[in-house]
Amino acid sequence: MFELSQSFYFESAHTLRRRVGDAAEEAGSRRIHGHTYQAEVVLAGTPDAESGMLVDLAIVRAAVARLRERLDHHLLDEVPGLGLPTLERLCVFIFDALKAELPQAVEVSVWRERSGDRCTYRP
Ligand SMILES: Nc1nc2c(c(=O)[nH]1)N=C([C@H](O)[C@H](O)COP(=O)(O)OP(=O)(O)OP(=O)(O)O)CN2
Ligand SMILES: [Zn+2]
Repeated sequence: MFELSQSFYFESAHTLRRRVGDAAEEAGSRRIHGHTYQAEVVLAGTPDAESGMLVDLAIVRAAVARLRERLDHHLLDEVPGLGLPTLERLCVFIFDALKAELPQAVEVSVWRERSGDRCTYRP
């Protein structure tokens, strides 16, 4: 069994309704603000005997490029099918989009480097 991964990033805006007991923080999250999101998709399986590859990374990068077009420089609140623009929902959205093109996808992580937050989805 091999694992192959591809990392990428996207810069997006969002708003979020939160209840954390801090009015200023809650108000700040409700305002439109932006994050640089880092993401990673992990593929798993056995390399093809002829090509020696699990999947050609050019195919992975092309699928990621199509996915990025739906998120990068978008207001996440308006992205069809995403729902609430949390790290958790982003993981599911990215996983479902990439899985449709890359059946070997097994895991997606999304994180924000500056804050140290990270979410991983492995259904
Ligand atoms: N379980 C989750 N909790 C939170 C999420 C989330 O997606 N899943 N998201 C947020 C917000 O996006 C929020 O904007 C982050 O807020 P905060 O932690 O206060 O950090 P900053 O806005 O300062 O983030 P920077 O990346 O440092 O700009 C909160 N909780
Ligand atoms: Zn935010």
